[in-house]
Amino acid sequence: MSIGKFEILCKDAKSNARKGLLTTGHGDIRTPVFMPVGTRGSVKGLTPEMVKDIGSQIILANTYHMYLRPGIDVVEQLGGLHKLMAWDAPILTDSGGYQVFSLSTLNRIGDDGVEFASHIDGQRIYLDPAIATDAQNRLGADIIMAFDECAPYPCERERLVSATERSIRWAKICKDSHKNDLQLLFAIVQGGIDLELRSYCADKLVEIGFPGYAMGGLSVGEGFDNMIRTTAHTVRHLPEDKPRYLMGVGMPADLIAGVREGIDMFDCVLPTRNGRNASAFTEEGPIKLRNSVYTTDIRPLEEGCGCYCCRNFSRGTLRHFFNVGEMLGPTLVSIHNITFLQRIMDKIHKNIDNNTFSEWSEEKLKKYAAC
Ligand SMILES: CC#C[C@H]1NC(N)=Nc2cc3[nH]c(NC)nc3cc21
Repeated sequence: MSIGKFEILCKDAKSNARKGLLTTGHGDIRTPVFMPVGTRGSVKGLTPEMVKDIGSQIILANTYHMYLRPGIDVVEQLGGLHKLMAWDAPILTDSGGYQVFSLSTLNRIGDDGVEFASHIDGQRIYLDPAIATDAQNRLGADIIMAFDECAPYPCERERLVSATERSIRWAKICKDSHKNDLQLLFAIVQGGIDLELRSYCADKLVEIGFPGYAMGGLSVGEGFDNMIRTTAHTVRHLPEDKPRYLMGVGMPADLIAGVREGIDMFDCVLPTRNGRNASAFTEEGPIKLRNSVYTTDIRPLEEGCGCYCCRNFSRGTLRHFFNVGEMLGPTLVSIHNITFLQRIMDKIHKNIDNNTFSEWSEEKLKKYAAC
């Protein structure tokens, strides 16, 4: 089994869309792929069996959260992350870089690493590239991420340049610290929407050499056009034969547009976060189930969807569940939302196979933009 092998299976003739097969220690991943997020070891409200039944191939967990609770030692004593999550397929862990900068109270950012106060109990913690890489090696995920500095958006160019430079240095330390050949260490391209900085960062990371490359710092309020423009520009600086991962993305239109620009992997909390907030994806746009207009609506969320939620429950029932605070509400709408994104990925695969992706994607993007 050649872990890290990425085979391009089919390429769209009129865009950068492609189908691939990525070999990992827990099986092959057919790309493009959407990865549901299981931040603290669980895809919120769903059993692993439900996630598998939807067709998800790989899920995420987060080193920052697992490091704080229950701790890496405890995860190891519980048999590692796959055992803890009861998930025998591929797992990707984020390094904690983003969460340190987005969740905790930062005390010090230095060239060596970061000191921060835990967002849970204020405990002072130190993380650096080597510690974050060792933690991910011990968690045992199949794909692990470099520890990076995530500059806020927007920010002064000087701050963005400094964070980008530091992330490149830290990526090299992560690669030198990475001990487990069964795990793939992906680098993360920084640079905001500054195309020159994105090129510089991508070129430097490719020089160091990684089995896969992520793009971070998009879908943070820059707007769809900026996100796609930056993605398209950065992809041109990444190797054709390595997987490309757009972090934290995204909504239905983002997935289609990202694939068109050559992205292979996506993750996003929105299907489950929106699911917990009674917001369901539909082909006609999101519907807010707490709205009284759905009180006696006997239709499923989406005619023809086929997910467990749509096969068994009406909009009226779902509104009732949210209205009275039944736990089943968030679970059912999360199942539907992940299924909705999975179905988009399945349609992407089919259209790339049939060489109809360009026409299909154009029509879908027009439709979603109108929602
Ligand atoms: C700048 C940067 C950066 C990236 N760095 C790491 N380690 N993880 C990420 C996770 C993300 N989730 C979202 N959601 C919008 N954006 C992300 C970006 C990153």
